[in-house]
Amino acid sequence: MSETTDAITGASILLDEVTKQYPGQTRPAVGGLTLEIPAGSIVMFVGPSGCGKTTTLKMINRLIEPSSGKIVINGEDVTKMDGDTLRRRIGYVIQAGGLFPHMTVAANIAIVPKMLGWDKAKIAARVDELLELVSLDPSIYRDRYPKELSGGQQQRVGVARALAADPPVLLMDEPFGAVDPITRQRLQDELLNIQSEVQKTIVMVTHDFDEAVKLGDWIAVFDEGAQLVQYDSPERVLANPANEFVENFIGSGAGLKQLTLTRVNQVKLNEAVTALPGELASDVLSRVQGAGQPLAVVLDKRRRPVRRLTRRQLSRLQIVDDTIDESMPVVGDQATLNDALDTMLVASSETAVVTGRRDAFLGVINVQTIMEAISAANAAAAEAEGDAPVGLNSGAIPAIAIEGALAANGHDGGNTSEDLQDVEEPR
Ligand SMILES: Nc1ncnc2c1ncn2[C@@H]1O[C@H](COP(=O)(O)OP(=O)(O)OP(=O)(O)O)[C@@H](O)[C@H]1O
Repeated sequence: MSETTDAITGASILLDEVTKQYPGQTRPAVGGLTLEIPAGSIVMFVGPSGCGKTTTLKMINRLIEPSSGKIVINGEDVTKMDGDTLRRRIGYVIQAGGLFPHMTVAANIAIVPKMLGWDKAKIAARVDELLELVSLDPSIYRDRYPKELSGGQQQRVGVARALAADPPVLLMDEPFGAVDPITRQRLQDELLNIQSEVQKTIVMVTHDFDEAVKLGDWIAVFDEGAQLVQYDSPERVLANPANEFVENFIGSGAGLKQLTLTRVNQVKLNEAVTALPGELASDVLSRVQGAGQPLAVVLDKRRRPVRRLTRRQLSRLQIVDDTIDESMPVVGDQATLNDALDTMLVASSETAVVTGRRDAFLGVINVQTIMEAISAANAAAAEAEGDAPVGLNSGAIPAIAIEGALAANGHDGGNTSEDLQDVEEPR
């Protein structure tokens, strides 16, 4: 599949009036769904249990065959293509990684490259590269078995495996459903970091609306039969829910959810005095006082924060040592302001230390910054503009009405099934 731009390696996906009718079921699990998924974007599927999210996802790589309709990837109709060939071009991640327990981490990651006939050296190099990408040290993890990994580590290996043959599309079915909330937050941040490097097209099913808001460029809210209720940016779904169904789905605290829309790297961080182990504490203290700061952040040789020292602590110390403070509140710069606030609350601290690539120190974020960002985010959401991709269900609606709706929307509309009802039954 060809690249859309230099940066984006992902492919566009079009579900064209796709229907899935399971044998013996009275109603289709997916009814006439047309959905445009732009190349290089992350699209999140949300909706109540049994509404057809997984069925829709699995029709993209044809683990489930559509009863009718077309799947088009980068302009190519793949509906009739050999399923195995198709699936080698599409990474697939499921809950808990779905790793083969009797295979090492390296062997798990190497499955698709092996099937594609890559030579051993190329596979070994790719395995190590991917383990680095998902923040697992290859020398420690490549020969381990899945049971020797934590849930979060298994999930990372699952992502590495899906990316092995550099597919343009990644399908993820509740990938972070089985891990604890803190690990989940880290994995989400990591996925965003990885995505900023690889720019794949990612389609993810989730039960967690906050996750959809955090990760999604676009959110598709489905009701039963994969009826698309709203397909739009997280900002606009939060600010203008299409109807009561979406409102209920968002749940309470939509205002606070705006916090999930802003990442730490989007707000101005506070500078902080930094210190290195081995420095005279009195020197550091005078820098802290000179800068009018309450504390200094101690960094290791790779500029990773290890602890914080208040003025009082500094006045009692002779030499700054490299003791690590495990309880120091630290957030990555891809974390949301919601995550940052959580981290501060857990640590009972009004500030958190912010790190970037390879955990290097970037600055400090405080509660005040977050409060200001809530107001700014709410104001911005109300004004957010721009075109949403096409999304609609044909279902029982006459083709002519769909064409009309497409034309009316210029193929760009913030489309909802309500829009179509407007077309079908003018009020
Ligand atoms: N193999 C199957 N045979 C018959 N019906 C099925 C089959 N798989 C799914 N269904 C039905 O199709 C509908 C959609 O299921 P699907 O798994 O796609 O929903 P979902 O939105 O992913 O649900 P959940 O959030 O609970 O995972 C459900 O009513 C389900 O019972």
